[in-house]
Amino acid sequence: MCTGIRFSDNSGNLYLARNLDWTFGYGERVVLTPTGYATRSPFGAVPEIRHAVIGMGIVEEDTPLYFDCGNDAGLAVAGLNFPGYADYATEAVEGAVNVAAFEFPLWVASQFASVDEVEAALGSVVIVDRPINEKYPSSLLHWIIGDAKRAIVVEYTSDGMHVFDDDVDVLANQPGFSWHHENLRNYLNASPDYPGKVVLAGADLVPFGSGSLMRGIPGDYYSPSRFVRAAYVNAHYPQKSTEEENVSRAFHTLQQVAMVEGSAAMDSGQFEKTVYTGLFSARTKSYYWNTYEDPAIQSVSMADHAADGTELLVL
Ligand SMILES: C[C@H](CCC(=O)NCCS(=O)(=O)O)[C@H]1CC[C@H]2[C@@H]3[C@H](O)C[C@@H]4C[C@H](O)CC[C@]4(C)[C@H]3C[C@H](O)[C@]12C
Repeated sequence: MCTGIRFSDNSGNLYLARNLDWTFGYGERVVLTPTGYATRSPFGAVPEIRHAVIGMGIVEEDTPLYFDCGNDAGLAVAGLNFPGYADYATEAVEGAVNVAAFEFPLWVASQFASVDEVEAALGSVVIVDRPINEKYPSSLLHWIIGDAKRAIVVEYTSDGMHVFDDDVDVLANQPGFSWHHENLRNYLNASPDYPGKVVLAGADLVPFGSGSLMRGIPGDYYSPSRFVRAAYVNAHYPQKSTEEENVSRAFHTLQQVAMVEGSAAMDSGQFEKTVYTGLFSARTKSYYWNTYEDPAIQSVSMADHAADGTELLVL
């Protein structure tokens, strides 16, 4: 499973982070798409790279297939599994902006500078089931897109395009975003406050310590539970100022919804685990990540590489 979060620092810079939970990796690396790269967009939705893009992905057919990424204008996007709901067009539609499913994150991050711009453009978009090659059929995903001000969620189902205002800055897996949002109403009792003394009949009861009003926030790995837990932790985290504090915030928050090997199996019988955690910081135009095998956080900054070059950089 996967979980994504968005937040900003107290100077208004975007941070967008995600866990990639799966039974295996795809050999993913940090990939920088520079502005001079000649695109290979099947229907021409990505005619050129207007904004340099950095994020986690693989390269196939000299094309970056991003799992999550951000751009030089401070806009970022992450794709999360959405099988059973995602349903793309089988063919391109004349007159529409036809975006192949695999290039959706690249389309967002290479063409636009803000969530408002993406939302306006989505009105004429059709997401097409056009795989990059036979080895990689289209993944069934939904996406969280964030900038310094806000987040949206994009779901493309049998009845077409749905764009949601994500006012809790979180996304998990199935079911759809509006179900998860409604489900938050089951947790209105949860709060970080300290209740002090409670009188029950003749007994004066005091808490064992902090956390007593947080009880009821689900602790399991199921998608609805991760959504609620990530929303609670992200919403109550105090806003921070430095890059270090915000990187720490992202990794600590996502640790709350990270999957540990052995506790949750897929249909195949294989266990899911958090293969990597990735973070795009718009403040420094950097990508931070760690992996299940190596929890030390690594980072790459756009500024240290040729963001105006012509070749994809696998970092
Ligand atoms: C498996 C990943 C999603 C993880 C997730 O959300 N798991 C949820 C588990 S569950 O259902 O809820 O049980 C997704 C996210 C991004 C996906 C990748 C990206 O879309 C990029 C390419 C796209 C190609 O079409 C397929 C390979 C691929 C390299 C994708 C493989 C895989 O589907 C990825 C890595």
